[in-house]
Amino acid sequence: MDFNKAQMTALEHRDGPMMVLAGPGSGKTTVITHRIKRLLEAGVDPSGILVITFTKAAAAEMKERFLRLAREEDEKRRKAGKKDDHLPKNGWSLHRPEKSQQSAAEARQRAQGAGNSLEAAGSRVSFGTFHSVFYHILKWAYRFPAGNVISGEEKRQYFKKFLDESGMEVEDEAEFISSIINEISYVKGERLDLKYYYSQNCPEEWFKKLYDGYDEMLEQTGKIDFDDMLVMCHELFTERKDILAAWQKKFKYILVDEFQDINLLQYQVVRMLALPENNFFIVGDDDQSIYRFRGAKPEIMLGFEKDFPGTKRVLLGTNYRSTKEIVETSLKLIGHNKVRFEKKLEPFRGSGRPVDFRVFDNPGHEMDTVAQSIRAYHDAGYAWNEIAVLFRTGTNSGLMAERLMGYNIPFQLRDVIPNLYSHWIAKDLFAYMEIAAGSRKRSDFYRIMNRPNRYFSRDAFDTPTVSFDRLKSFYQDRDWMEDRICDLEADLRTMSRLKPVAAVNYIRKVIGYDDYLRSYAEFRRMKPEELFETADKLAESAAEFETFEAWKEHAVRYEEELKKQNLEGTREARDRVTLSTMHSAKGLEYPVVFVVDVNEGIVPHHKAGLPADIEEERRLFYVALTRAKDRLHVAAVRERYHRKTDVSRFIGEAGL
Ligand SMILES: Nc1ncnc2c1ncn2[C@@H]1O[C@H](COP(=O)(O)OP(=O)(O)OP(=O)(O)O)[C@@H](O)[C@H]1O
Repeated sequence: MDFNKAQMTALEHRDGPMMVLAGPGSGKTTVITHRIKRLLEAGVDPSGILVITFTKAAAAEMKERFLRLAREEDEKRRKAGKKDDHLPKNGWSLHRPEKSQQSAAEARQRAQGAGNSLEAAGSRVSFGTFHSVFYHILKWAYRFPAGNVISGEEKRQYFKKFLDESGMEVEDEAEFISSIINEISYVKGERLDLKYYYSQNCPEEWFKKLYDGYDEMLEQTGKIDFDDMLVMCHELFTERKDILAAWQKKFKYILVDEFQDINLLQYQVVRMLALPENNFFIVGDDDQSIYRFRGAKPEIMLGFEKDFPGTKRVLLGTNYRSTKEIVETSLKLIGHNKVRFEKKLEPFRGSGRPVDFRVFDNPGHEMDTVAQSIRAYHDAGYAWNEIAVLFRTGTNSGLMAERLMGYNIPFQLRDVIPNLYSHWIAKDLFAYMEIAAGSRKRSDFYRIMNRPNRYFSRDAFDTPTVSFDRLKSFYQDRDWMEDRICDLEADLRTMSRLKPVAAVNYIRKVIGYDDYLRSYAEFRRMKPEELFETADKLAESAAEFETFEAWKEHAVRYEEELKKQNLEGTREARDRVTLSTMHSAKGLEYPVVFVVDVNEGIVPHHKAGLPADIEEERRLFYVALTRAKDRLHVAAVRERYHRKTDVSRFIGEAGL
């Protein structure tokens, strides 16, 4: 590969702090891997090189990319009959290389009869995530075993039990628990004082109870979580200068990928680690910072040069991935962000087709057209796996998945799509419709009896099969309750004569289910629109069926298919269209990309209120656009759930 001038500078400059600002597709990962190679070739001890990424998958991918490069280089040297005596021969690694990998490298070395291969040296470089690095440092200091770190599943189990035992009732338990886990992590990471904290998910007293209970459990079981690990590492390095000095001595060269995603505490710790030599090499793109909600701070990258005086800054200004039109469109968009490094990004490739933007009447029409275009691309010779459809959130991708199933187009999911039909709102609506269709199962009545609140007591349903007469006799001395029972009976009778979509609307508007959603949203500190959207989606789906039975059958079939896809999505290398959220598409590239539902409220998301949130949304859309190599299609709709909706402001900004 012929490196450009900026890439050469990033590779050749050896010591001191360095910041490589790289736009999308400009060879960021390529530069890191080649830099490691250069360091080793210059005789740097591999065990003194630490490469940090943000996810396990990224660490594994980076290591694999580097080892592949090292193998190619070894092969070249072997063919040229060069000896590698200058390569370092020993040292120890933070992460011991996998046995199989170690022996494969050694076996190759023996077979080649060469002194020391680049691959063998490279396998002693430490590739890790912030979590794994901090964990190892703490393990050395405190000697605690792996079981001390609480797993995600253990956390979820704990909160489930806590909610059951404390009588706290929530509709959407799994979703609530993961929101609380994220919120606790955010509060810990930002070191916020609970006294002045306003919870995003529930009343303050609830949040405090959950937070304190969780902390107490960790204390009692002697466990720590990832957030504690960060705080502990910071404390360890602050209080034990001797331990800090030992780690500083060990890691002479620190390289961090995707630096724009770093949070404050991670930065503070890694900054201490880089001292006093400051051979600190960071690569990132502030325009691709999309994890603000997890505490990522692109501002840290913007202030890096102040924190490390004498930093050498390199801008990689050539995009090798996309056509001129795709690069220009995305640059126009991101130019509207105010808090950013101004950078140039020249397309290496020439002109292609213009970026296509279309507005459709409604989501059904939009998804049908996307599915037909995908088929047309396939007919024209593109493999399925060269095509991706990107969404703002996983819930938006459900309709596309349904359409692709209908068109028999194989697809894979990069995220787990939440199943619309197993949402608690769907379960409530289905329970109403089951009862209207004649079900007298107690479990169905439990679901709907107080949604909206009718002040029914569970005791009133004392038999597995419910009878309205029995219910009336339970409340015989309370006229107002008898009236409610009669109202419910009459409503169910009316519903039984309606088509599914009309029945859903009847439940929401006449029976008062929307009022119940409104009050629940208030309790959960959400906008009611978030819940209405799910109900709207269900109404839209119901509209396609003549009978409740047919709708139910469709829901069952869809669930089975989705389970199959979710399961298969974990296996790699298959020829399928990719459905992905914009977040999960980061770092990937496809010849053909569709970015759909680019409407206000979705892109940018309705939760984004502050100017900083809008900038984050703009970055996310930028990441999505820049995944495309050859063809980029952007789509929006005029109407959603029979209401007019505006095209995203980002469309105009991108000049589409
Ligand atoms: N000098 C070069 N000449 C030709 N191709 C190059 C050069 N540098 C990098 N590339 C190629 O450009 C593509 C994008 O590179 P890479 O994946 O490193 O980009 P990136 O900066 O990590 O992108 P992103 O941030 O969007 O994920 C790769 O296919 C890589 O091989």
